[in-house]
Amino acid sequence: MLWSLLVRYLRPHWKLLLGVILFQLAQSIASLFLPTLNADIIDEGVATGDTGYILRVGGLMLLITLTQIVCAIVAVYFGAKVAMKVGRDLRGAVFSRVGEFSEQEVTRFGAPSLITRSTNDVQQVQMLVLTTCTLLVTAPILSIGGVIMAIRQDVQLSWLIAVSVPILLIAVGSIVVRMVPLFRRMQTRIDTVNRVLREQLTGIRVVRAFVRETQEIARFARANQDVTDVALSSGRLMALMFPIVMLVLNVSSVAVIWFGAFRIEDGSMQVGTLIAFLSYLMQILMAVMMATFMAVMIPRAAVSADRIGEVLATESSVVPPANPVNATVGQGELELLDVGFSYPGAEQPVLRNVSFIARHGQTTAIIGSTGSGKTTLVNLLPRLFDATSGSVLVDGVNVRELSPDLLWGQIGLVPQKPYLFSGTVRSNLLYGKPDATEEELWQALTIAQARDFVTEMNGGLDAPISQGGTNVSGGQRQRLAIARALVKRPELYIFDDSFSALDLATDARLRLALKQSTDGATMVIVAQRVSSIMDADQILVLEDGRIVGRGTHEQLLDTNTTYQEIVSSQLSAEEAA
Ligand SMILES: Nc1ncnc2c1ncn2[C@@H]1O[C@H](COP(=O)(O)OP(=O)(O)OP(=O)(O)O)[C@@H](O)[C@H]1O
Repeated sequence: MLWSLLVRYLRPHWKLLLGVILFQLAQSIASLFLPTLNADIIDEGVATGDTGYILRVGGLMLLITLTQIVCAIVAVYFGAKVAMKVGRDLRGAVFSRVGEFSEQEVTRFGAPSLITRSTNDVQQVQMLVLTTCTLLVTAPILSIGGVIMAIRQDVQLSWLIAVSVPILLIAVGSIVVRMVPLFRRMQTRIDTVNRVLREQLTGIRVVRAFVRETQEIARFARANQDVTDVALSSGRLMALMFPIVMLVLNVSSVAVIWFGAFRIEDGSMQVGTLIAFLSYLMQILMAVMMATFMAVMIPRAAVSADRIGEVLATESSVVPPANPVNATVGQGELELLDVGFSYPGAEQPVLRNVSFIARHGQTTAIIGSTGSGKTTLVNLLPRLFDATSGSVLVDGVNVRELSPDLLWGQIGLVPQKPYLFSGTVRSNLLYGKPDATEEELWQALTIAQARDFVTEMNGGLDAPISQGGTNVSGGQRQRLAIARALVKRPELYIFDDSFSALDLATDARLRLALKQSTDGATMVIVAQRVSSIMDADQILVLEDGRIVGRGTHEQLLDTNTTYQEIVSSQLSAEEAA
């Protein structure tokens, strides 16, 4: 997965990558020349006292060093650019793929894991690209070129290379192999920390209300400790690496000087050659060490690439149509034909044989006890899930065949848990219709019975809203979410238990204003409270995922026992009559 991901995301930046390769090539070749020139200065210049030679070759060395520095800087700059661009593209790809997911896929991965995958995991791959770009050419050129140059200096001593390089490789390799499983564990444990943290932050009020701080602190401490443990284990292995590398490096230098000294003594080698050989051996070992560092990053990046690839390869279970219908009569009339639905992995279906028509210009209410399947039913309309059997039609067209933009554009959904985005009241209201006028916004707020409190808020329409809408009350949040749907002026309104946090008087005023202002639209209202739906044109009674009654309030009151039970549990006899 890592390889294919890198190929796919590096390809668009091939020009920069070519730049990295060329500048690194120049830099590495320059590095290879320096020890030879140094040897020449010692053997030809110092040994013979030729100052002119020393100055000439010294000047050349300076020039080469400057070239090397410039090339290295440019190569690193290009490399960093490539890495950042790959990171950006990967994050973008994960984000847009997640945007296509239905609720089902989001639940499968879990929001915290999706966040880790698009941040930490992408960063691991980005780091690998950065390191690879820095070492891609340098390491092989320095090691292979170093071997050639060292042999050119002295063949007799080259057995030292043949011994020290494999020793270094084996030592470092055996550490790297032990690190792979630790990295895999690390990513899942970071997921867990994110999950625990997120759960605790969102549920902070519940935690406090149930005096569970101590247990929650302990739960977080456990998750935190788990990450620390695995990071420490990999850190210990990393720490072992440096002394081993240094040991091999130092023992090799001593060996070169030891055996070189004998050869100098018997006159078969010059001092400069020995120093050059030593430099080349150091270059080779450093290159091997750099390559192994890169090797350390590969397993971690590979784990991360797998996790990113898994997201990218997951198709949404709600598939957009191949040949979408792009136009309908635009009335928002809704029809369900024998609809059934089961949650993935669930034994029992949540909805069974649900059929009804919600006509435009009319209000269709759905009532039922908790868990009867009301939210599941309304989630099928904007295709948050697809029905497992039967069909959902909007204006006579199956929602599976409708262009998603057209479908979503026609629907104004007020979810059971209204969500407001961080920004202002205005930015939230403009969410479905960015070009709405100020007058339209106030009109929507008036209908949603939110005008008064928005006027009183500091800043009015520009009053700040915090993430999730936590700085307004539950009832205010519901009304702002209703206003947001109203600004959009859709053909089909879906209110999923949207009046539950309102007091009875506000609820009644809101429904009256809605009725007067949404003329011609199709209204689907899910409610637990009978008073919220008494005047609906059609009421559907849902029980265990089946429609067990349909009609007006009066008709159901006469004929339907389930409805009668709901009514009698909620309304006094006078209210119901
Ligand atoms: N994501 C899910 N995965 C599995 N089962 C689910 C999921 N969401 C809901 N259910 C189950 O489906 C059934 C119907 O849930 P649903 O939320 O549609 O009920 P509801 O009538 O809207 O209830 P309420 O009035 O309390 O909101 C419940 O038994 C619930 O346990």
